[in-house]
Amino acid sequence: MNFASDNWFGASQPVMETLARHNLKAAPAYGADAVTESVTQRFSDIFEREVSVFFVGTGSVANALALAAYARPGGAVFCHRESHINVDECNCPEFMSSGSKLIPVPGHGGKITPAGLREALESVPPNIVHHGQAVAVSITQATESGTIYSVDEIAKIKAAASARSIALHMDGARFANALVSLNTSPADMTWKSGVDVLSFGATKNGCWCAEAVVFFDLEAARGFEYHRKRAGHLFSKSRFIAAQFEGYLENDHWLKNARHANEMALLLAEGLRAKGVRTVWPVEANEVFPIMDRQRFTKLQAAGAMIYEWPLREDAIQSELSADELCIRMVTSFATTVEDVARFLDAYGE
Ligand SMILES: Cc1ncc(COP(=O)(O)O)c(C=O)c1O
Ligand SMILES: C[C@@H](O)[C@H](N)C(=O)O
Repeated sequence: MNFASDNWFGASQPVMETLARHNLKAAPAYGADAVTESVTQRFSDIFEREVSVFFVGTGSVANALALAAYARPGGAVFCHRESHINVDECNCPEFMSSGSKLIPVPGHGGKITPAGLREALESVPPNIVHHGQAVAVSITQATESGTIYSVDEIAKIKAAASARSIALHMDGARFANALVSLNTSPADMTWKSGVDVLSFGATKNGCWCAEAVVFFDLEAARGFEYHRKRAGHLFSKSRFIAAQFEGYLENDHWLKNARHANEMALLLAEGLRAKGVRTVWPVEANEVFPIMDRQRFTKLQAAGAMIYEWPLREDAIQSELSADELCIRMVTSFATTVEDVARFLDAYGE
C-alpha cells in the first residue's frame, strides 16, 4: 500500500532493459554518443518541430536551469504559491539564476490564473530599476495538487505573459500524466500553447534518473550547455540518461505508464468516495488528496499504508476542516496495482 510518492518506485522493465543493452559497449562520453543524438531527434519527432534538449539528473535542476536561461539582473519569476520551485527546491531556482526572485501567485488547486498573473506582475512594473524586471512565469503540469491546466488555460497564461514579454516555463515533472489526461498532443500542450521551455520529467513515471530541459525557444537555448556544465549536470556517461529515455519513449511506453498511474488514482478516488470520503481537489492525474480524521490516518499507517499528511495552505479549504481532520497526499504510479488499491480501501474500512 505504497502511496507515498511516485519517486519511491523503481524504473520500469523496458527502461532497465535498454539501460542494460547500452551498457554492453563503450561509447563517447559527455553526450557525444549516438544514443544521445538519436534520442534528441526523438524529442523533435515527439514535439513535431526542432527542439533543443539537454539531459539533467533531477527535476529541481531542470526547473532551476530552465529559469536560469532567462535570468537577468533583478529578475522576477512568477509561480504558484505552492509550486515545487517555490516550496520544495531549497532556493535552487534562485541560486542557479544568480538571484532571481520567485514571486508567488495565489490560485485554487495549484493553478495560477491569467488575472492572478497580471495582478502579480503589477508588483514588478516595467522600466523602474528599483523593482527589478519580470523575466518568466512557471506553471506545473500536472500541478502539485494533482490538477492540470487545459490547453486553453495555458494559452491564456501565455497571453498574459506575452503582454510583459516574459517567458513561459512548464515544470513537467509529471508531464505524461497530464498529457494522457488531456488526451492531447505534446505539441498542443506545450509550444503550440506558448510554452517556451519545458522540464520534461521521466523519473517519476518509470525511469531511474532521467530529466530533460526541452527548449522550444531555440534562441534561449544558445549557451545553455554552460549553465548545465557549471551546475555539474553534464554527465560523463550521459548515454545512460539517453538510454533511459530511449526505453521510456519507445512503443509509447511512457504514455502507457502514465495512463495506468492515472487509472489507479481514479480507482482509489472512486473507492474512497463510495465510503463518503471527499478529496480536496479533483483527481486529474496521479495524485489523490483525501480528507480523513486523524484516528483513521493513524490506523492506516499502522496497517502499513505509506501515506503522509499534506500541509494545506489554501485558507478557504483549511478553514473547512474540523479540528480532527487532515489532508492526506496519495500518489499512484506505473507500478501501483489494483490489489494495492483494494488492500488500502479494505484497510480503510467503512
Ligand atoms: C511537481 C514537481 N516538480 C519538480 C520536482 C523535482 O524533482 P526532483 O525531486 O527530481 O528534483 C518534483 C519532485 O517530485 C515535483 O513533484
Ligand atoms: C513532495 C515533493 O518534493 C516530491 N517532489 C514528491 O512529489 O514527492
